Amino acid sequence: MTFSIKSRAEEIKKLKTRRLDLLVIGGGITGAGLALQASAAGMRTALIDMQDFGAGTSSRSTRLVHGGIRYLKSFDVEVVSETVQERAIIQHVAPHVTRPDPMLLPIYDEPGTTFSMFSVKIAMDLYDRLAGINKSEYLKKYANYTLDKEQVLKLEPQLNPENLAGGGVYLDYLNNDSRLVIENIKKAHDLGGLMVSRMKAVKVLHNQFGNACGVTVKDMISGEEFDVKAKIVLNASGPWSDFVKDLDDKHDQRKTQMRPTKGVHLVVDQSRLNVPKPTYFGSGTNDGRMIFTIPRDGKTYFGTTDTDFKGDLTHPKVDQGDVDYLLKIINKKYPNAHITLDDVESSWAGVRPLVAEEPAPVDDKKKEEEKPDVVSGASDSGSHKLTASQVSRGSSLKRADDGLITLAGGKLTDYRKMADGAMKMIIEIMNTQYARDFKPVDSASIKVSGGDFDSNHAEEELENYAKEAIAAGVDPVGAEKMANIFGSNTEEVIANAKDTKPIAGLSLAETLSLRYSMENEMTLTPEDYLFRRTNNLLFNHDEIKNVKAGVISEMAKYYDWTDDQIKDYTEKTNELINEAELDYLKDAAAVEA
Ligand SMILES: Cc1cc2nc3c(=O)[nH]c(=O)nc-3n(C[C@H](O)[C@H](O)[C@H](O)COP(=O)(O)OP(=O)(O)OC[C@H]3O[C@@H](n4cnc5c(N)ncnc54)[C@H](O)[C@@H]3O)c2cc1C
Ligand SMILES: O=P(O)(O)OC[C@H](O)CO
Repeated sequence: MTFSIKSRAEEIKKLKTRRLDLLVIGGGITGAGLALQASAAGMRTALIDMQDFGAGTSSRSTRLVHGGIRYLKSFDVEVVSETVQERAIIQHVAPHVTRPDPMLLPIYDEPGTTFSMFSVKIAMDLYDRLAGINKSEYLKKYANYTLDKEQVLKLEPQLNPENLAGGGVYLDYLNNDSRLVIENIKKAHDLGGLMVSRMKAVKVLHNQFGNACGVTVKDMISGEEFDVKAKIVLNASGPWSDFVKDLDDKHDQRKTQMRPTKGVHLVVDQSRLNVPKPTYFGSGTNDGRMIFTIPRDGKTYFGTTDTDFKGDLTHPKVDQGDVDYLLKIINKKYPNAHITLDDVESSWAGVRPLVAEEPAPVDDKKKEEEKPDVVSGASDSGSHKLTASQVSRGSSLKRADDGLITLAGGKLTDYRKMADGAMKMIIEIMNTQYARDFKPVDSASIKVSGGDFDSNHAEEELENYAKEAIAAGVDPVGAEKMANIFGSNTEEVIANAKDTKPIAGLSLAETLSLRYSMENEMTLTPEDYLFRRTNNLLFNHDEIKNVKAGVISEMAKYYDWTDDQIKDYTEKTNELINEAELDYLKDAAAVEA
């Protein structure tokens, strides 16, 4: 069963005719995880996203599945206890996407430090206890431990020794956020869910009793508008949640709940900064922030900032204030690195869907469209009592009087728990108001697409998939990347390897991956492929200019693009790459110099 532009037309027909049980607005990790559970429960489910799946915050995170150890400082134990237990479950359902990788936490005696050597041990022990580390045969080898100053510097000699008190090492997990989204979407689709990208909700519909009974949608490809009927409409639009609620004319538009904050990450080559393991330390700027430096595919990325954001949610950008903030911290913590803006090869910016602790003053949202985003890297609380970093990362599930449900906030790591909570509410409604007999599903036992292998032996299993790809003629480096992206789907990716001639400018591995992705992952544009289905844009700067040409030419053939479309997509892809490289800041700096 294909999941491509061909099947999209078919799914749109069903959207128009089928009376759904559940319509989910938003195809980030929150919506995707819920759509998987609802489809698995046998509900007639559809999910729409006005962009590509995962194009919002869920492709712009720090790419961790983590418990949020820093939240223990503000006693947000509820968030930590949920997320820290979820890590191993997500690694189980998506073992090719989420991988255990112990984090080094250097402790500095500096103003505003989140942890001291005393409190970090308490925090790590609580973190491990909440996660049940010592009870699990597979996990107990990752039990936390502390290091003295010499041991930290032995492990990581580049760190600044000044005021370094020691450190801790504790388990967290690396993740590929947009890959986690698309594997949930594909699984929901396999289970019968209608998954349609580039489909925007534009109005919430009501029946004669004033209850939400569907939405008017706009196909962002054809421009067509039509109604989609559903017993339950659920808003999982992340930072857009207040805007989607405004599509419901029964909603009091003055009631806002979201406090979007921007976070950015910068990427440099490992030749400029080569960290041996994921590292997490206080910013040292007395702002309550902590910064990650993470090795990935021959690169090092670091972040993140946390500033109130009032710009275009669809296109958050890195600004000079963000760069200055992060480089100041990185160059202080790694005094011999001397990282400059010119070393930045790639970057990304995302907007947290934080639920404001206290409702923003009524007129704030209306001004939202006008105000430029706050230019600074540190938390900027603006009109709020709490700084952005102090706001809880907890989630919110609310049902309005007309029945519209909004599931907002949270973190990517607790997407499954958030979906569990929403499913309880949905099942209660369906079984009492529509005399159905739905039951909750145990999504901890439902593998996402590509995850059909033993998660306790993930590394060996992925090596075997890579070996199969090599046997099919794929180069070893490409085979390893392919296995780490597609997991158990690698077998499908290489099915026609022997009869495939590589596309000009692409390796056999990229040729096979691109074709599989267009046919099975609703990959419609070069950005979908280069930024979200693969890590090319972020961690493959050296090759991206060759890969881009091959991707565009193959897509032009597959989608029968006109010359104008080819020109348009080429321009958009170049803009995407140039923006990720921060050329607009580099050019401005060159003018000033
Ligand atoms: C800088 C940063 C770092 C982070 N790091 C981590 C981390 O390492 N680990 C972690 O667990 N969490 C992390 N988070 C948090 C995590 O990324 C988010 O909580 C999560 O991705 C939110 O997912 P979502 O599906 O709720 O929202 P989104 O991913 O934003 O999805 C909402 C979707 O709704 C769609 N939409 C909006 N309006 C409409 C409409 N009218 N019609 C149709 N579709 C619509 C949008 O296109 C979008 O795709 C981080 C966040 C940021 C910003
Ligand atoms: O800054 P936080 O706490 O919202 O977390 C974002 C991190 O970079 C990873 O979750």
